Amino acid sequence: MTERIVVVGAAVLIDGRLLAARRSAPVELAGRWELPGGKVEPGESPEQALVRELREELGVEAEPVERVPGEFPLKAPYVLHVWTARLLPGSPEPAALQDHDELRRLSPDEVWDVDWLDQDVAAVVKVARGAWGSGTPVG
Ligand SMILES: Nc1nc2c([nH]c(=O)n2[C@H]2C[C@H](O)[C@@H](COP(=O)(O)OP(=O)(O)OP(=O)(O)O)O2)c(=O)[nH]1
Repeated sequence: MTERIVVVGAAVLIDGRLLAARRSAPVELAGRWELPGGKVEPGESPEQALVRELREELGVEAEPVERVPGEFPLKAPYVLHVWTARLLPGSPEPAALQDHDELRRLSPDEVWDVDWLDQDVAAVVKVARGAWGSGTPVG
């Protein structure tokens, strides 16, 4: 049986905008946009992984809000699970500390302005639908 490793992605909503992060590595993903997050480590819950990854990558203190239904296939053996998340009061502002070289806060009108990783598009559609009641990619 093939091992399956969960990658958690955070749909961090700040003032009604979705935080997107541009990957700086590896080369095949660099320049594409994703939901910040990473692999769940052994012994860790997905929620704990989310909090840890957001702290490491963005320097923020955040909490998961709810799981976005579904599982999004990535390059085997990885699958993406997505949570909405919010910054805790007093959290530092997000900064591209690790794995990313640019961050954007996307309004509903801007959500398809960035070049999301192909495998993230279905997840972002669901996030957009949940957050803003829309999510059909346009343009
Ligand atoms: N974080 C994140 N990773 C994604 C997304 N979409 C996608 O295909 N991936 C891929 C990229 C990587 O191959 C894998 C997650 O790896 P990562 O590099 O972010 O995880 P990590 O921080 O735990 O990495 P590391 O400790 O192994 O360096 O999932 C996404 O939206 N968010």
